[in-house]
Amino acid sequence: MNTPATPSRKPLRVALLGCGTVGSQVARILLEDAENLGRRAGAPLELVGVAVRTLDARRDVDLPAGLLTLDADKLVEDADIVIELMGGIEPAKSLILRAIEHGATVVSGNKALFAQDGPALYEQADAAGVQLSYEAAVAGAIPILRPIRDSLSGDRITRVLGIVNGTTNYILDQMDSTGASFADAVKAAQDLGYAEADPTADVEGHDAAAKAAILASLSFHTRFALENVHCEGITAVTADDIAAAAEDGYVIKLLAIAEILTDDAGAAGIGVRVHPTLLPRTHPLAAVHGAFNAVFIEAENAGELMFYGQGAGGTPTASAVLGDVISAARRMVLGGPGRTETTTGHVPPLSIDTVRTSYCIGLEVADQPGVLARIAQIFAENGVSIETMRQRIHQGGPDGGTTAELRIVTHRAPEASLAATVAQVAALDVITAVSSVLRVEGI
Ligand SMILES: NC(=O)C1=CN([C@@H]2O[C@H](COP(=O)(O)OP(=O)(O)OC[C@H]3O[C@@H](n4cnc5c(N)ncnc54)[C@H](O)[C@@H]3O)[C@@H](O)[C@H]2O)C=CC1
Ligand SMILES: N[C@@H](CC=O)C(=O)O
Ligand code: NA
Repeated sequence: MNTPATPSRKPLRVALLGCGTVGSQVARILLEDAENLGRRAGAPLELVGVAVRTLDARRDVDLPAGLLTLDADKLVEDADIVIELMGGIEPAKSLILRAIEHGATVVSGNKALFAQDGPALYEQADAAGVQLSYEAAVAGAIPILRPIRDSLSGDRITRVLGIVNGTTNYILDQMDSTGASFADAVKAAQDLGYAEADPTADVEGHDAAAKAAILASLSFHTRFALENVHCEGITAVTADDIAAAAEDGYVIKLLAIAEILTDDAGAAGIGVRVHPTLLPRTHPLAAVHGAFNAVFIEAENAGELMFYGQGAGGTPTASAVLGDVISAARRMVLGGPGRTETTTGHVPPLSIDTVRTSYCIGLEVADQPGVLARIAQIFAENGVSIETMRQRIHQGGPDGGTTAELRIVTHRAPEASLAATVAQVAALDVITAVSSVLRVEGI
């Protein structure tokens, strides 16, 4: 028997806030694919208005003029489902709160807002008995928040590793695959439309840090905000770092990492960090090229899981938004939203010093007897064990003699011990330069 083409239930009124890259694609799909979407939702989805800043602006998609409005406040008061795709904190936050007050379910892609206020907004929505979802906010099209919230809610996530910023992955991948400099790779990312004219939020790691805060909050059922995320961007990564990593069988990726750690007193907490990281080329995340995103999850019972796909772009991101809309509509049709998020974990955020990681340290040293012994002694005094050490001799040192380049990869050790080791080694008179210090995962 065929499913009826148009569900007989009263239409759900959908309001869209913002009609930019993502919003215009959401509007297009809602209009073009209305029949299928309505059938899947169990009720027709009627786009009743699109709030814009300027009525006659040029848009990616032609929309019926009657749908456009400058009055976002009024639009949200009269909708069953509000889709926020304006971005930024205000007026997006006030409009979402207003929608919740008026009993509307809310879908958003706003990573900046949800990194800052996600759990508080969720509590407001829950108290009002409406749904709030924001799958598009992390890793664009990739279904990752719903799997964490729903599919893995019966498991215990121990670690999340994500490539969650397409621009920086593209830049690092270009440097790795073509030998391009950082500046040339940024320019290529801009030419292809991945990086903004001002790519600061991407290359400084801020965009990934917002996504890391959201991933940590949902994975560990505790509120983590942007200030809980240790953040380092990729601006200091050089072509030499990439080439040296490649020689040793590694690739450099900007990773967002959230994991269960234990502090000095043995109490559990969560470390959340974003920084350039060396990964063995055999690690699944090393195979994520170009502007693609991927999230690798380790859970106690499920084991290792990997989610891969397009982390940005109007149409891919619209797919995630519409998935949230249909899922919310289904629950509305069935009656009652159900609770999808909890913040009852109460595990505290721990500082970067508590993290146990490995370092890859590049040193330029005088080529003299006893140098390696002095360096090794500092490592030993700090309790840092060396996994591998590679030495290369160069002719033509400052006095016409030879210099040596050392690359040392350590075993996992507390971040504070590693940092102290590097500082003490750097102070040795035989060290000409500390050429790079990068953390290593996946070994
Ligand atoms: N573009 C992408 O690939 C992705 C975007 N997102 C998120 O989706 C949201 C939307 O992103 P984009 O579409 O790329 O941004 P965009 O800048 O292309 O579009 C935002 C639109 O909202 C409009 N707007 C802003 N304030 C408004 C107001 N007060 N009233 C009416 N309209 C207003 C702007 O005029 C613009 O047309 C953001 O939160 C972004 O972080 C998430 C994942 C990927
Ligand atoms: N600037 C972001 C866009 C999506 O969130 C990225 O490069 O991934
Ligand atoms: Na997503």
